[in-house]
Amino acid sequence: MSEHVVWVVAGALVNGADACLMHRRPYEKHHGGLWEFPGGKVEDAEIPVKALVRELREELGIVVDPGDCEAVGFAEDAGEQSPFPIVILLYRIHQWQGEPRALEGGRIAWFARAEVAELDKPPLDRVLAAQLFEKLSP
Ligand SMILES: Nc1nc2c([nH]c(=O)n2[C@H]2C[C@H](O)[C@@H](COP(=O)(O)OP(=O)(O)OP(=O)(O)O)O2)c(=O)[nH]1
Repeated sequence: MSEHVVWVVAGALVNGADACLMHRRPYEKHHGGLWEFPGGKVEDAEIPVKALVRELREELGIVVDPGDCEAVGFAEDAGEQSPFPIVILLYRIHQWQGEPRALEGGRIAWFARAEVAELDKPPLDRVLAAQLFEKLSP
C-alpha cells in the first residue's frame, strides 16, 4: 500500500432553495458515473481551503471567498476501498460568484437533501453527505 496520503477537498454548494450541487464523475474515471461533492486534490504545501477555492474555479468556473467556506467534516479511507490512503475534507458554501458549469467533464445538477441521500455516491461521499445533513438546520 502507498505510504503517501492523498488529501482531497470538497464543497457542498447550497443554494437559496436548500438544494445542493453534485458532480457526476466522467464514466472513464475511478468511480465513474457516481455523484460526488465537487472538488479535488490538495497540492503540496497548499492550505486546504485555498485548494478548494482553486478547484471550484477550475471545475465549476465560480469564485468563492475562503471566508465563505465552513468546515463540515471529513471522511477517510486507509486504502481499504480506495487505491491509496485518502482523506476528504468537506466544506459548506452558501455564496459564490458565477453560475456553476461542469468545465472538466461529467455533469452537475442541483438536488434536494433527500435526493442527495439517494444518489449513487462513492463511499466517502456517502459519509460526507450524512455529516452535512446532520449539521444543516431542519
Ligand atoms: N470523491 C471521492 N473520491 C474518492 C473516493 N475514494 C477514492 O479513492 N477517491 C479518489 C478518486 C480520485 O482519484 C480522488 C479524488 O480527486 P479528484 O476529484 O481530483 O479526482 P480526479 O480523478 O478528477 O483527479 P485526477 O486524478 O484526474 O487528478 O480520490 C471517494 O469515496 N470519494
